[in-house]
Amino acid sequence: MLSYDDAIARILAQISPSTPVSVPILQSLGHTLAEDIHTQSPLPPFDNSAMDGYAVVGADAGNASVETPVALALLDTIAAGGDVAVRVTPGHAAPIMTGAPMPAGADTVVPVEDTKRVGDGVWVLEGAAPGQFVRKAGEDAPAGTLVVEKGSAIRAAEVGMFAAAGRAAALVYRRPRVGVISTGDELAEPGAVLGAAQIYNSNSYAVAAQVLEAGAEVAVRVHARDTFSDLRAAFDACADCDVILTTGGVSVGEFDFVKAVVEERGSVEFWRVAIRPGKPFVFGRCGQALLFGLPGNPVSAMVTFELFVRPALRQLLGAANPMRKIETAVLTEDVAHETGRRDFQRAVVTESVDELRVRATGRQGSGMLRSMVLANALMIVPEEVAGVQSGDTISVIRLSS
Ligand SMILES: Nc1nc2c(c(=O)[nH]1)N[C@H]1C(S)=C(S)[C@@H](COP(=O)(O)OP(=O)(O)OC[C@H]3O[C@@H](n4cnc5c(N)ncnc54)[C@H](O)[C@@H]3O)O[C@H]1N2
Ligand code: MOO
Repeated sequence: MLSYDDAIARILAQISPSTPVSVPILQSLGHTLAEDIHTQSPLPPFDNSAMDGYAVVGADAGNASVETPVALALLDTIAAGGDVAVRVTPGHAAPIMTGAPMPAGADTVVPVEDTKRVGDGVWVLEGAAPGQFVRKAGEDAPAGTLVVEKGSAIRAAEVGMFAAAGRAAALVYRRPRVGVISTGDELAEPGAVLGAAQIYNSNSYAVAAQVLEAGAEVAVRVHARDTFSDLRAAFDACADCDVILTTGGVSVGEFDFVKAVVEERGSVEFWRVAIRPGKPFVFGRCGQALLFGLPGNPVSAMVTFELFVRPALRQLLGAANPMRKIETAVLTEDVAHETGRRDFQRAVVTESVDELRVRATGRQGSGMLRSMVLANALMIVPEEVAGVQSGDTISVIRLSS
């Protein structure tokens, strides 16, 4: 059976980032940048005051003190965004607000707190270092600086920098359009009354939520009964999708039709991976779309999404490293393991002063969705290991986005 490492390598080898699109900068949040962003003008664009105070000639105020105040004559006030026609000469001070352009002749700002208004002039009561409280043009970034690099993850700071650089839109990798097909005659929609032998369709929602968490778009979400015709119709509904996810119908049951329909529409590239949960996972192609057939057990569906689909979506989204970080944690209990498959147990990781600690969430049945709700990580028990003991270190993948 294919190993996890070989399976994910085969998937990622086929995926390159999706076509870049231009979006208004606020919508770029959470995307990967598909171009370099340079400043057009210096940042800030002009010398300006860092304080509310007085713009002066530095040499005037250097020796001021409470005992020997320096009296200066007042000029017009300069507001942020205001007039720049004022010219400061020795013996004069222009009231200036934070962010206002430095007037010609002045090179220093004395903060209001270090002054006192006396008559129609101002006294400087504190020695000012020449050049103090002036923010120089380009001190954040000169014109032409590469301020956000292609491939960067766009956070709030990057959105702010696009705006500061004067950009209203930015090129990002397009969100993949994902179709989610749940299968099974036993499924009822949440909100409906359950019939005999029915359960609520949780996979459709859990997996769609994982798609959104990964930064992709849920373009279609449909349910198919366990018939060829219903499943074909569901695939038809996903004709425009970049990625199709199915849940259920990939095992060896008499109504497991997913692989057959995929073969009809494209090809199955592999079926079954040596992992637990999620062994019957399918990867294939349907026309232009990548096809991921997730096993129906709710935990298997979510774990195989995490292991195969999330990295694929992150790679389509242009992420530099589509895989989550693997960390090491110290086990706080013994964990049994049957050799042969790599086990991804639902786990709780806690941070202690100098290490991470980990324990399983409890019972690990692949139908037990609570094991996912309780988990903040997956812990990886290697194929060949018969069991791990309290105190051993083990690899973990933390699941928070
Ligand atoms: N003889 C064998 N039987 C099974 C094997 C096997 O190797 N030999 N593998 C088991 C494993 S492991 C898994 S995982 C499942 C995968 O089966 P399918 O992908 O075909 O899924 P279904 O049979 O359709 O459903 C399995 C299980 O999950 C429930 N389910 C399905 N869809 C949903 C949904 N949308 N929301 C909530 N729950 C769902 C379904 O009711 C079943 O209980 O096969 C094992 N069998
Ligand atoms: O994929 Mo099954 O996950 O081992 O229940």
